[in-house]
Amino acid sequence: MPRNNQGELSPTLKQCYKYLKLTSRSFAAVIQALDGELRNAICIFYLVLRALDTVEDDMTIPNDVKIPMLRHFHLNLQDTHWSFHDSKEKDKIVLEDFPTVSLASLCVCLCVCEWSFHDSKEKDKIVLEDFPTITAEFQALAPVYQEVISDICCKMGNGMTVFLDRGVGSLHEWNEYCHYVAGLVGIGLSRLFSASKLESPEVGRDERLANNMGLFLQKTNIIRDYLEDVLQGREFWPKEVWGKYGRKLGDLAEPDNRQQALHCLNELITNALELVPDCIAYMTRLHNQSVFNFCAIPQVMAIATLERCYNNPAVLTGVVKIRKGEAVKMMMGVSNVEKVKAIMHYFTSQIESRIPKDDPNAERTREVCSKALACT
Ligand SMILES: CC(C)(C)CN1C(=O)[C@@H](CC(=O)N[C@@H](CC(=O)O)C(=O)O)O[C@H](c2cccc3ccccc23)c2cc(Cl)ccc21
Repeated sequence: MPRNNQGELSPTLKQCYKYLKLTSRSFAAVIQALDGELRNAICIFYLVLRALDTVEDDMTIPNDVKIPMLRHFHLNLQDTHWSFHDSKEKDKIVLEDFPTVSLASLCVCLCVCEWSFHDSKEKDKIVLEDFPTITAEFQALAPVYQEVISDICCKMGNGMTVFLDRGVGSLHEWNEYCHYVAGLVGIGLSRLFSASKLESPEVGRDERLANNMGLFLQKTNIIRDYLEDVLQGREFWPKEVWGKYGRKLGDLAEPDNRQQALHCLNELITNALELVPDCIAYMTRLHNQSVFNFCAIPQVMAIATLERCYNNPAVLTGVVKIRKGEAVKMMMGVSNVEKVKAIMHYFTSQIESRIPKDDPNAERTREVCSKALACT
């Protein structure tokens, strides 16, 4: 942590935490509470991932530009000048202030590509000047953290290009897409946890559990954001499932198709609930309190979201969000794995108690709920 002798954060690091608060609302505090070297490593990892996600989400970037951007994104971490100023997305700030993330110590491999984007229509002069802030801090991290973050960005960027212009087909493809955008995050985080010595080497080695931690969060996001994504012309619900309930994904938003839509929704939630045992197994291995909180809070938010969405028509007509008060209550109550199990148990039981008699997947959902309950 680059500090001057008054123990102050360096200006570039201060700015990174400002961007963290800008881009992740309630989660920034959880990252700032991380112990030791993990705090900065995960702050930077989070910002770099936000920048990458902003490129993927930006529908104003044509694919012939976006594909190389995604594939080469990890190289920007060694390029002290890279910047992109043509994003219209709300999180554009981390893209435009990207050099702050990756400037401070030129990476070992000197493949510095002078790749930068300046065809900016934006007048964000301030952000342009300040861009090296984000770039800087990545290279101030210990090489082991840089290698993890760079490796994950490389794999994620390449994976994103696979799904750029098409929806998700089979359930296998759903798992593949979620692996690229969230499973890899879990794998990278787990390697950072072990590298910091705050968690055992096993945590960083077990990619299956780490991957499924990410899949649980991402599948929950995709299930919850049905309408928002459909309205933006994005299809993340797997066709292998929704194809049984409608001709087009958007048809499920029609009131006449309400019953079919709910059966589809319930089937996807059942698929996500299959991951609960692995998520609990992963969290059971954690020993550092700040790492445990960091991992447990998104998980309990996700199970609460799945319960809120189960058999709920509001998913098809609006966005279902956990109220802030409920979220804060849950965030306070996840200090150990027994409490997390209790929360998982509560919400899974709530779902099990509401399985509609005529739901085509009722039997499967009961099975998955009882398997999850057996671990809680
Ligand atoms: C897509 C995603 C689920 C990976 C996003 N993702 C998360 O959702 C954040 C939570 C978050 O950002 N919440 C925001 C949501 C929002 O902004 O609306 C909030 O303000 O509450 O948590 C995850 C995250 C945290 C802890 C362990 C994880 C293991 C595997 C995968 C992801 C893990 C995350 C960790 C990192 Cl380092 C980067 C991104 C994420």
